Amino acid sequence: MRQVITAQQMRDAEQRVFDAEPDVDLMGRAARAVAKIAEGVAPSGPVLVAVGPGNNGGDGLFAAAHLADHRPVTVWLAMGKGHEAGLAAARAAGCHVVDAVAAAAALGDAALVIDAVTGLGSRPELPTTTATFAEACEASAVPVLSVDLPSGLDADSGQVHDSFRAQHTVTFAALKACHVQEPAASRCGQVHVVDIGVPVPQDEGQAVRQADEADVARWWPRPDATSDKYSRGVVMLDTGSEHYQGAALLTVAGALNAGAGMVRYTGRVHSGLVLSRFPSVVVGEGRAQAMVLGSGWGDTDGAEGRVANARLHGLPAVVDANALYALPQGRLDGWLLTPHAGELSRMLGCSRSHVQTEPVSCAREVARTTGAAVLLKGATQYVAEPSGRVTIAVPGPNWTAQAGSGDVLAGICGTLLAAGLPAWRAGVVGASIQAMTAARNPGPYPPDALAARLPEVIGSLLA
Ligand SMILES: NC(=O)C1=CN([C@@H]2O[C@H](COP(=O)(O)OP(=O)(O)OC[C@H]3O[C@@H](n4cnc5c(N)ncnc54)[C@H](O)[C@@H]3O)[C@@H](O)[C@H]2O)[C@@H](O)CC1
Ligand SMILES: Nc1ncnc2c1ncn2[C@@H]1O[C@H](COP(=O)(O)OP(=O)(O)O)[C@@H](O)[C@H]1O
Ligand SMILES: [K+]
Repeated sequence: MRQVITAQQMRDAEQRVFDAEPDVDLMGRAARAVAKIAEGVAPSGPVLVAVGPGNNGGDGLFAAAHLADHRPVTVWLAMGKGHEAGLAAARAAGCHVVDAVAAAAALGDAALVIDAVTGLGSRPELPTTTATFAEACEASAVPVLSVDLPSGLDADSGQVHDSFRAQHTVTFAALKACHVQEPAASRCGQVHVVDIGVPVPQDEGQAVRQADEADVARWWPRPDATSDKYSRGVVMLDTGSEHYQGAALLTVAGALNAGAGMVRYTGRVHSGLVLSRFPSVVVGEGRAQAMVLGSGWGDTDGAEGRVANARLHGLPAVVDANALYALPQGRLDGWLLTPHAGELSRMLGCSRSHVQTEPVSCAREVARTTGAAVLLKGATQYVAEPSGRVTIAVPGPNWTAQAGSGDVLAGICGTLLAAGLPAWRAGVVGASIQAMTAARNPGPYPPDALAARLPEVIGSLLA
């Protein structure tokens, strides 16, 4: 699990270090880390460093001074000035300081560009010369290493603005939102988090973290010698409709391939269809530990009654698609809601673009008001708990953006809920395993084919 912090939390943490130890050289540590990663990305050849007027530029200048020790380094002061001591060090080390025209020309020979224009202090709208240079870098084959974040992005959001596109980003102490929230995250390339001796405590209630594969492996429910089908978890699926029969099959595929002890099907799709594809499914209600509701219901009648049925059973439920608009009154402790941005916006009565701009606060709001965990699906998948804590799932390739992926995911989450995982964890683990399966099976595969590959990914994860 990796922490995600805000720019202000980073500045506050840095200030606490300076208060305790006024002479501490955090910039020196940051610059050494940048230089070391630069050597790994491009071990030889000329380096071109684009430098801004603040401390991000300072990191870049001191890194340039390290690199100039043994290779040619060109420095471009993108905004005409740079950190004074850093610039002196770069000049003393033999860096060649050039103007915009010479920087553009140097790009042709460069083995690496270091982007140290703006970092935590970055505001949207780069000056035209910098934006043009960033575009030229993107059009060239030269790798870009961004210091802290690709200049032009906003540290605290996933929104994109004119910015560099990095192959590698080196950031300090902890991840920031732009490194993990799409579409900005895709501009960061591989993100290296470096410890520079700045501890960053977080307010647990407002924490944002990103899960990794080790978390998924740790949390995945494993059967043991005492297990039977009931103790492993029975999941009851009320999914699909006359109009969306495939959704029933997809939720069953997700649930079975995630390792359910038993799948019961109670939806309105003809049982013969389900059994012809999945003979182990048991048709009709019975003993179960969790339910899945809503996938493929469309706007069929009786949604409220069907959701209320889950309450009568006293079971936690995965609530997907149209069932999200038929939530019962009262707290839904232990339930998992799985909206995409459009569904979440309808639940909140706001625009889809508002959810896309403020995904964390929107997911938190619904979790807080319902008492359920909320898995907001999309390119970045957020799981908000009623406490306000948010966990981002392991990301995957964008091939998964296809009709039916959400149905499979609901089935997976149902199995995990039935196995006893708390709702938030079922959401994180379910979304992560689907993304990991897509990543290990470069697509495009349809969602049912990917569901069929879940067992080998789960198997290798737990091996
Ligand atoms: N806060 C910390 O704990 C540490 C910070 N360090 C570095 O310091 C950086 C933050 O430094 P600063 O606060 O000086 O901020 P930045 O260096 O990120 O940027 C601020 C400067 O850039 C200008 N600027 C920002 N956006 C612009 C835009 N769109 N167009 C034109 N000019 C723009 C601002 O006017 C200001 O002069 C971090 O990103 C990191 O690289 C490191 O040295 C290590 C520790
Ligand atoms: N850009 C994307 N990149 C990766 N995965 C995505 C992206 N957009 C959506 N997804 C995934 O696709 C699924 C879409 O869910 P949903 O829209 O509910 O599909 P459906 O209702 O058709 O089954 C989600 O599981 C989400 O994880
Ligand atoms: K930068």
